[in-house]
Amino acid sequence: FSNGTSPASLQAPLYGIFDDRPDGCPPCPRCFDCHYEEFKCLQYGNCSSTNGKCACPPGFGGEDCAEPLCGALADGKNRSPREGDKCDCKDGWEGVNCNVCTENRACDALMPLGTGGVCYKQGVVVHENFQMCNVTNKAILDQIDPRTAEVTFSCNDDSRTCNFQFWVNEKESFYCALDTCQWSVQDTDLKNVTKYECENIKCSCVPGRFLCGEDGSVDIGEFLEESIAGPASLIQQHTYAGSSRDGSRFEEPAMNDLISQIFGDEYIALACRSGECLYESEVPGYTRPIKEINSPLIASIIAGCALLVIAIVLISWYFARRAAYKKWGAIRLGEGMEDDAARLMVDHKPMALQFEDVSYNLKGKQILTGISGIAQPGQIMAIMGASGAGKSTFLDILARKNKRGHVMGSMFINGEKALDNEYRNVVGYVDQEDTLMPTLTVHETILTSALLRLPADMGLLVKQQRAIEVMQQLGIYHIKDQMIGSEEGKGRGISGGEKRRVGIACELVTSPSILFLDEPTSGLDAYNAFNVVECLVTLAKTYNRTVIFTIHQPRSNIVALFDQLILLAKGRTVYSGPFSTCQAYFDSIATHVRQASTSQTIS
Ligand SMILES: Nc1ncnc2c1ncn2[C@@H]1O[C@H](COP(=O)(O)OP(=O)(O)OP(=O)(O)O)[C@@H](O)[C@H]1O
Repeated sequence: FSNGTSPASLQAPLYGIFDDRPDGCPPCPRCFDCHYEEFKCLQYGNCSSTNGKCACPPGFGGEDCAEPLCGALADGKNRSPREGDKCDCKDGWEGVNCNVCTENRACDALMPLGTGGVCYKQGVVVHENFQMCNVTNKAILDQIDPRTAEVTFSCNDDSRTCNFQFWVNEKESFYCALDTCQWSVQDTDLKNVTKYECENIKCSCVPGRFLCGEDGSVDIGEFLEESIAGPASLIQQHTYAGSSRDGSRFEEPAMNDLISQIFGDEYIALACRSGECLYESEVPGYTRPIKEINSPLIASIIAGCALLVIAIVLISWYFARRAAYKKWGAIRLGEGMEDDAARLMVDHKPMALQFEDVSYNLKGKQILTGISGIAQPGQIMAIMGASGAGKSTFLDILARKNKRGHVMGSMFINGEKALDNEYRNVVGYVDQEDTLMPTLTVHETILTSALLRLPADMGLLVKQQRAIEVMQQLGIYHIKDQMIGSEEGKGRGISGGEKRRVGIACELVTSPSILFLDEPTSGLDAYNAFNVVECLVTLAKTYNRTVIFTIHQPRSNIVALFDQLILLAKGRTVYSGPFSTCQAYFDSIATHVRQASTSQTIS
């Protein structure tokens, strides 16, 4: 729609073909499209500018978000709409629309590795929580008897918004959207109070429902739209000595007036159950368990180790003497160091990187929106997209390079959140620019990096061995004594592909578990570009590293080496998943586009 054509105006000619219908035929109803006046997204769901469909909040579905969804919140987009009068929730879930977890194991399905979920029920929001409340005002319950009245309430930490739905006999009567919200918990010796306070609220009726025009009931539709404005709050109070105000209460000045006039009560009183699925480490107040120190056991382990070390030293000394006598030669200095270096290479912890809903906003400009995916150890993940699509920005965010804007979303290492410092210790980042000193040799360059970046208590011989090891790994050992060189300097130096591999080697000396590379093939000819990527594949597969890089217009022989692909356009995901299934996905889109353009041509 870049030429200013709206979806609605594109669709208008489609209806034109029905104008020639024979007399007497009723006009065809319009397909649902929320751009038209007659259609509306309930629950204040957003109307998609591209396809005219409603984006419903969790637990609601159908074309206009009117239908409660059943099953479990963990089923995501595959939730079944309600068929009868009530939802059958899956084990571990409850609520009119099955959004509230009741057991930890129900949350496992929402965790990236399928385990470690906690159903956090304390009522305060961490990311997005859901509450199921029974209305407890006696006057209201007497008036609607034998029906029941319930409220669902959920809040989102990212957007600082909440939403509220009022249900009678599990049929939604009206709903509200609250914004500019904040929440707090106050826990003293006397009481525990959780408050959700929002500056603004707007409410709407579901037409034809109880309180909203159903036969025999009042219609508060106009009152809701005109009088309810805020501020609104949901306050949950538990007094340890007991108080008449214990429980939850929803308050809004105009709503309180209405409740007081009709039922004589001060506010809507509620009894709520709350649930939010979190990782154990995300639960507020979580502290990592400290292992108990068992002094006698430690003393015996130390004694055992000391005896073992003495035995090893004596045995080694005996065999070394025998070998020295046998060979009539000296024992080589640094023997065994090669093993140490190889161990460093192999002994790293394989790490899966999962990222969910990553977005980035810089000074009001939305650069990235909702990017998710997972890269497993031993895999190559390529981030592709046109120039300006956001590849480098996204790679920087994954590598946790300092960014000036606001980063949103979650990142997990082997299913757990990691602090920035811990994270930076296990990742390496290779920049697009070559920042190598032209006057050093390949060996000197990599050794300098090893000396500067490996731990101070690691022996010099191990560091030297490590530099040699990575040169062999990356196939640059044969040029170890050549100068890096530069275009301007005398003599050409090593090739662009070799320079790129030297840059990678400088990062690899620390044996990172996850390696990020920004455009590792840029400026290289086809042969060198393939060699660099092939060498990254060997690194990932042989040493179980996770390799993630951005790449621009790779040739087909390079593309065939990818395990995971993220394709971006204007900061949004076009495709994220295994490379093996992307072709089928693009074919399915192509068919869809062909069908759309054919129907447009007909009209
Ligand atoms: N510091 C910044 N200030 C303003 N805009 C920025 C900044 N950083 C990135 N952008 C914008 O974000 C978008 C994505 O930039 P990015 O460099 O990530 O794209 P890219 O896909 O890596 O492009 P290329 O392939 O050309 O390197 C661009 O529109 C860019 O102008």
